[in-house]
Amino acid sequence: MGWRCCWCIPKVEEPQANTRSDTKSYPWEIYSLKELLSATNNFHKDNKIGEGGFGSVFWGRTSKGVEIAIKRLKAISAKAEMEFAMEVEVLGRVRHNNLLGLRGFYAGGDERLIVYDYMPNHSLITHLHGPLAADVQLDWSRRMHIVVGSAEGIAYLHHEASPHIIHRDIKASNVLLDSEFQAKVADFGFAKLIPEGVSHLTTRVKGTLGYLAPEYAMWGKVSESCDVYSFGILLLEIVSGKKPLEKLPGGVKRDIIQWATPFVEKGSFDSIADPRLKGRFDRAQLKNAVRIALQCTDSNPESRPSMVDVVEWLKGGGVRRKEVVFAKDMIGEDDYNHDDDDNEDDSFTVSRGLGLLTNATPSTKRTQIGAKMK
Ligand SMILES: Nc1ncnc2c1ncn2[C@@H]1O[C@H](COP(=O)(O)OP(=O)(O)OP(=O)(O)O)[C@@H](O)[C@H]1O
Repeated sequence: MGWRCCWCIPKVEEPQANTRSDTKSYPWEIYSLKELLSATNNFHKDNKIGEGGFGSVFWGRTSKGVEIAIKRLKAISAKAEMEFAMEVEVLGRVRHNNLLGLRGFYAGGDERLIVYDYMPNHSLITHLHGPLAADVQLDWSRRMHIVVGSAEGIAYLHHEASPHIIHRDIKASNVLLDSEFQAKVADFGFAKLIPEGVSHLTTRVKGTLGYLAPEYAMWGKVSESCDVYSFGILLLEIVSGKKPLEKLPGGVKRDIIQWATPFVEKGSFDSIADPRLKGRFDRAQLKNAVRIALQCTDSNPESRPSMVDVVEWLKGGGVRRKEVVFAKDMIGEDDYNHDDDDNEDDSFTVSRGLGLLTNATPSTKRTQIGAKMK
């Protein structure tokens, strides 16, 4: 299956046979424009549910009564066409309970439309920092469920999809929540397919500030461990309710790792928990989650765990001990190398520093900064 635009001929392959991670099959189809116009009341403004870099997202109901979400490309450009093609290409290849289901697409004239399962509980960012934050619908167990689900979705992309897929834009607005608050990783417009045997690629930097791994932000070196880094930031964001980057009085930017590090050094993990939880969280799980987040955001990509490790640690409640060194010139503190060997593994250290460079940037807006960095 495919369509032709002025400069690219993306191929959308038939969905592959279900793998062991699949829970059900989501066959996709090519929709007619008529059906999608009718489903959305001609893309009526009342049907609009969101807006992103790609365009607007509309709620609709098909003639069979199924609720759908439709992403409508705002303007045709080479870049937008590439995102559209990538999204359809990647989502057409994968099926997993924690990845947003592709229902199909329409491409004709100036219209590019992608049809997804509708996610009634919106995106994670809406609950953490957006209009639903005050409702505190995300209690601790929902948060942990979302964390594990997102990790499983990413692990599937890295280890089970063929070829392997690097998402490159893991962040709170790209985790959607179904009616059961189950996480669905979405937005594959920036994804990269990794050929067998290739450990990393060098590429233009795409993604979102605050979530970018340092080696990727600085040198465009992309591998699965870039998603692991972004997941680490997301994990800390979920447990703490803090944004990945915050502006301090005076305009200085502080990233979430810089914020959490002093609490970890003091063993004061409770101070990291989202105050909106009002103390209702599992302390051991919190500690474990913070440790995993720190390992995921190690400045050395080689030292980061795989997403399979992360899933295992999240589920099993244990993270391996590791060595940590804080770069004093980056965080203005003496090197930290506290290792008291007391089995109560408060005493780990993390090699860090470059990550702070990545985040010393103005906003968490989605960006392409490759050109600027040359
Ligand atoms: N399948 C869906 N079901 C329900 N709401 C959705 C769905 N897909 C997207 N949305 C809503 O539309 C919003 C915009 O989504 P979109 O993926 O276009 O942009 P984004 O991820 O928020 O930002 P960016 O494109 O800059 O990364 C989302 O935040 C979400 O609230």
